[in-house]
Amino acid sequence: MATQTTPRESTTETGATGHLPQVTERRVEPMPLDMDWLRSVQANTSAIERRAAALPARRSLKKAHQAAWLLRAVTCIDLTTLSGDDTARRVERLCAKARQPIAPDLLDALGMASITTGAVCVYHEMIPAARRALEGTNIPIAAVSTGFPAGLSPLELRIREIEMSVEAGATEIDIVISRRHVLSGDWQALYDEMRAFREACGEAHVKAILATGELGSLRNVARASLVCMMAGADFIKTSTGKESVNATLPVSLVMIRAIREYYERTGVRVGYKPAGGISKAKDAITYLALMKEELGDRWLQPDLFRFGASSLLGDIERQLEHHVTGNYSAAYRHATS
Ligand SMILES: O=C[C@H](O)COP(=O)(O)O
Repeated sequence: MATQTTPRESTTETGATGHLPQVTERRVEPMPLDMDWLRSVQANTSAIERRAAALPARRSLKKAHQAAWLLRAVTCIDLTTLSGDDTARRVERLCAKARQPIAPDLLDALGMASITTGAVCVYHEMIPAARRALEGTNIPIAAVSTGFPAGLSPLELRIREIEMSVEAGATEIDIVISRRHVLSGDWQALYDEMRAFREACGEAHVKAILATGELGSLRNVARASLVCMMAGADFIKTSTGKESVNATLPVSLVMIRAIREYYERTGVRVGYKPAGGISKAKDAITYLALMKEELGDRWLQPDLFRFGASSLLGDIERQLEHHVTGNYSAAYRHATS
């Protein structure tokens, strides 16, 4: 029987900011690696695939409901640019969209006050530009780190990269795990690495990118999720967006259920971030519905759910515009998002 050491979740209530929904500042405290729990983890691939396949068909939200869900989705987007040709100018445009993701006339027509995206997500070198462009807001800056996307630079450098991004002003750090630790079943090494990354983050929140498209099996996805949560990940995230397979519904179901089991056994809420290839409004609704059905309404807040997406916002804007005006605008009108 596993000896259960209960980790702590530290929480601080933050007041409403006028731009962001009121959220609780959570930090997930690490617990010791529990190998008995880990060994008991299973993943029934055919049942998971059947459930995932049924999801999109079951949701057909219309009109006002759909608009409300899409606005919720906007507040949960980590608006992302992660390209080799990123410039300060591009990041400034991204941040302008993060500050005002939906045109004020559309928001008025929908009866909504101003909203922002959940965060912006950039490479380390772009943090200063993002800081300048987001001054006066509470929009968090997430930086990808630890040799993103492969995570194969020396450990000392990966840890230093985290520290530098936190010093530069990132309040959320998206680390990539070493896939080789999962593929070789070296759970202790994965745990130790994740603990070191979390330590280096200090007060910044840490999201563990599993790169699920490279983990070989859904059981490995479930086990890697659990190890990262035990080691203190505030969020678990599917993908870098650079793997050949990124966020999928079966993988999401496995990770979400790992979060649920972790919560049921420890009382600690860990967030979820599907990322990579999510670009359609209807897919965003499917993900939100999945969160609601599997984890409940609490996980529909930006402190527990984010989309990692570079182009999703554009499609959501088009759908909202259609809802308000009856017409679809051309995609080029929403080029930045
Ligand atoms: O974490 C975010 C992803 O890199 C974004 O991927 P995407 O460009 O396919 O939306």
